[in-house]
Amino acid sequence: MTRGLSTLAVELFDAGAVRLGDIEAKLGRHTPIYFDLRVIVSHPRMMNAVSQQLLTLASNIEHDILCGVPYAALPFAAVMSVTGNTPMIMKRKETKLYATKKIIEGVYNRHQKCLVVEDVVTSGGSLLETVSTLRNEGLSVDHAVVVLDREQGGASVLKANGVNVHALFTMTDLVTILRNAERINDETVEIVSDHIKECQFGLKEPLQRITGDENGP
Ligand SMILES: O=c1ccn([C@@H]2O[C@H](COP(=O)(O)O)[C@@H](O)[C@H]2O)c(=O)[nH]1
Repeated sequence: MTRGLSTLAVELFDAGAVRLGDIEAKLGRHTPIYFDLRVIVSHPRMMNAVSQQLLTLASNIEHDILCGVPYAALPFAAVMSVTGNTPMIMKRKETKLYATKKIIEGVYNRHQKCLVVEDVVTSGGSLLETVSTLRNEGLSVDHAVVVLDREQGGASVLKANGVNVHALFTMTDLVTILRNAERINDETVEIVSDHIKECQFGLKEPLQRITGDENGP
């Protein structure tokens, strides 16, 4: 972990990107920690810093085109595209119902190597949905760069589906940095680490929880 990444994690916390408590997340699941990168659109310097770090990860991965998972990762993909002069496409959440009737916006060719950009991986479901759409369009997708891997099984699910996840932070990295910077206490570290152990997602189709109760993130 570089000093730049640790500083960035603390800055993100100070900007309100880390929510603590009993938080309702995707599909009504509950989590004691929620990483909310959507706040970053109000902090252009941090938006640029996160995008630069993702670009560093991307520099070791062969790709022709970028695609952000809607919606939270779209700003990062856009900054990476402009800074790195790499074309970008956008996957819509739903197919447009009129005019072009497209699911993907932008210009691409079949067989191009597409690097997917995502904010957070929990079960891997959102990322996998985007990968599946891109592959249906003939694009080749083998890698994704993400800001946070919550270490709840999503990266393994993606690996089993042919997608290598490259993350700036794991949840363990994040809580360790925030503890060292005295932003959270030992009790919070323990609550988060217990939750991550208890709420794991597995490889069965459709994506399923393999441990813990019904309320994992
Ligand atoms: O701390 C979190 C956890 C999740 N998200 C959002 O959910 C999806 C990732 O969840 P999957 O189960 O892997 O689909 C991701 O797109 C995030 O936007 C979050 O923001 N913060």
